[in-house]
Amino acid sequence: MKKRKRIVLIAHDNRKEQLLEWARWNKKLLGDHELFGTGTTGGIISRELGLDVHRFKSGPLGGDQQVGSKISDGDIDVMIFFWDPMSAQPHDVDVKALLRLAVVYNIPVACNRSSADFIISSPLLQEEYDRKIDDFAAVLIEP
Ligand SMILES: O=C(CO)COP(=O)(O)O
Repeated sequence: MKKRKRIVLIAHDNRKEQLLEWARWNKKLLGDHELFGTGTTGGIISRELGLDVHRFKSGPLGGDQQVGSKISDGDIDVMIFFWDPMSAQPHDVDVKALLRLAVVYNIPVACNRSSADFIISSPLLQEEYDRKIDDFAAVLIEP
């Protein structure tokens, strides 16, 4: 099946469980897309759910910057980033830089479950949407 969107999954330690639970709930849909993740998060998602995840380095070791670089190259379509609002991170500047680039390049970002639910249920991520677009194109092409 054609992989449609490039989705990156990232969570800080205190929020990894929540991201895993969300990804488990949406496993089938996520499996239709190309998945990326920072090192530890990506490892958990692929190990626990059996999904293919391209893994970058761990966030504090440069993973956030690698994701930012991908975004600036136009190679990421959606970012799901459950960052921890209650703990200081050693790589806080990298986190901030990554969130900034996501805004600069205008990609949809979800930082909590309710916004992740919105994004995952968006027509843009659903097969149905592609099919409608294809049907529309077919109508235009047919004489
Ligand atoms: O630190 C992170 C995001 O800032 C996430 O990195 P890990 O997935 O390697 O824990």
